[in-house]
Amino acid sequence: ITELEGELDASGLSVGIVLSRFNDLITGKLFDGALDTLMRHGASEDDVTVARVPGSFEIPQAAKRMAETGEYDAVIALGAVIRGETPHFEYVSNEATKGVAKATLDTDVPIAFGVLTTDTTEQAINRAGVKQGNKGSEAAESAIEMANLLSEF
Ligand SMILES: O=c1[nH]c(NC[C@H](O)[C@H](O)[C@H](O)CO)c([N+](=O)[O-])c(=O)[nH]1
Repeated sequence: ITELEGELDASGLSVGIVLSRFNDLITGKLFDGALDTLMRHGASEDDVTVARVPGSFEIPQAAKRMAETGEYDAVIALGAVIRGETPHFEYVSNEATKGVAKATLDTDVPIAFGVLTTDTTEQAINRAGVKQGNKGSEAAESAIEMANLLSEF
């Protein structure tokens, strides 16, 4: 059996990060987690580019543009959509989710989904820190693995 699996080695990878500003107390921590994970796996800060967007609704367009440049081995989408404060929670979270998935397939560049969709701020905080893990860190690991897997096909 031939087994293909992406290594968790980020050395030499060029990575784009799309960082949503809405709920930036949360998304800032997602960013810290993602960057820490990229560095721990050997990425160089010189090979990381961050594009800031107003909110999660804008993530897909920026992520697609980044991926389309052909300059990145992977893109990481970071955002926080919290139902408690979002009258149109479904629309923002659904569009961000569908948009990132479509951009990944359209561009054939891995775009890791690090957009928190939670009912409460507390849940978001717990997923952006150390308690229940950091969604930004998890997204970074996925980005590294997928970038390396795709280069094996
Ligand atoms: O990223 C978020 N954007 C949110 N709205 C802004 C949206 O992403 C767009 O930036 C805005 O609609 C302008 O296009 C949120 N809420 O509405 O609460 C939210 O919780 N999270």
